[in-house]
Amino acid sequence: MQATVESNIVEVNNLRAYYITKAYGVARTVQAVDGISLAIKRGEVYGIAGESGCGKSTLMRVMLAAHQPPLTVVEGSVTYRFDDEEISALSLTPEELREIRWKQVSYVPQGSMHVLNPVRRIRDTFHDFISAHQFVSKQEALEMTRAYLAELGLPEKVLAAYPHQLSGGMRQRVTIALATILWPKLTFADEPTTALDVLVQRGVIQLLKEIQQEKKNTLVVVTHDMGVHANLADRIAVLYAGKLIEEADTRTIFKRPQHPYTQYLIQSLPKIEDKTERVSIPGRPPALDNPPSGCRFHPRCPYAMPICKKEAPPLIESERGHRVACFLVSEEQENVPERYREFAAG
Ligand SMILES: Nc1ncnc2c1ncn2[C@@H]1O[C@H](COP(=O)(O)OP(=O)(O)OP(=O)(O)O)[C@@H](O)[C@H]1O
Repeated sequence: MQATVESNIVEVNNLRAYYITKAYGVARTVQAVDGISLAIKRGEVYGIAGESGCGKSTLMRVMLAAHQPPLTVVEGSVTYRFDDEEISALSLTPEELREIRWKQVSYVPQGSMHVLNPVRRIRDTFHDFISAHQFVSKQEALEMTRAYLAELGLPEKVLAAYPHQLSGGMRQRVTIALATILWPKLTFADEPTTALDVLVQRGVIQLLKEIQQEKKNTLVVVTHDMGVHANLADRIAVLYAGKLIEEADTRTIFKRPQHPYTQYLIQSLPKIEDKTERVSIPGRPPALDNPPSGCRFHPRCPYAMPICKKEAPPLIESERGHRVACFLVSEEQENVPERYREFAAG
């Protein structure tokens, strides 16, 4: 799948993670991540895309080994490769997890208020955080924080503020600083710009980009916003209903998407100075306690063929570095609707 295993920092192999619940005697299984395999390369920005409810956050949670019941890993593995060390993330004890969390693997959660203590000043939050992982004096933690905020171009005055005194954008920047101050090799960011206005979003994207370029860490960005992926990601994985349906470098995803779902995601992006109406995707992702048969996208696909209702398409490498799960690509082309062939030809 990838050039060399050594170039990967995290590998996900045939991962199935389901929400298994029982309420009033009725068992329910939500197949939120269903047979996903992928490999993220050292030093890249890897985007995970798809509409709300497609399994992005669930996948991220398991990749972080931060899943808890009712979310259950029923199959598969997540492997971190740090330097020469190979770590099976899903077999770590809570102590081992605490050892690598933030120092090696960190995350920027959805909504910065979750990590910033509302009754602590920012400098105290940084101190608590740093001293939980390193033996440092209060003064050393403060100096470290000051230097890092300056490096990131954040004003020193935020140190004395409480979280509610900062704007949403500044809070998000502070959260990103907190998640990266210990130089983790791998950082996950869940919808890092959602709920921020467009100008502020741009600043946050810029900050994530600068940190990644400076520290050469690996950044995994989870968002439904294809505009953010276009600006930030080196490669993109598109999820639909718990499955990985397309993966390629960002340019290829935008120039030559092969899956009709990816095409829809791109068409629904607003374009500067383009006044034509945006195409929104008809329908919505299915409930994952009873997903559609065959290809889970077939009820919404304008090109669906009889086989799509019966069989799940395999994920194939359609060209070097481009993976897609769609019978329109893997079937004999004479069986494929003319309209799709026209679309695929651009
Ligand atoms: N605690 C839970 N119990 C049962 N089902 C859940 C739970 N959390 C999420 N799900 C379901 O799992 C599926 C995947 O959800 P997930 O949050 O991973 O998607 P997502 O793509 O990250 O969307 P969003 O951006 O809205 O979080 C959805 O069908 C969702 O309804």
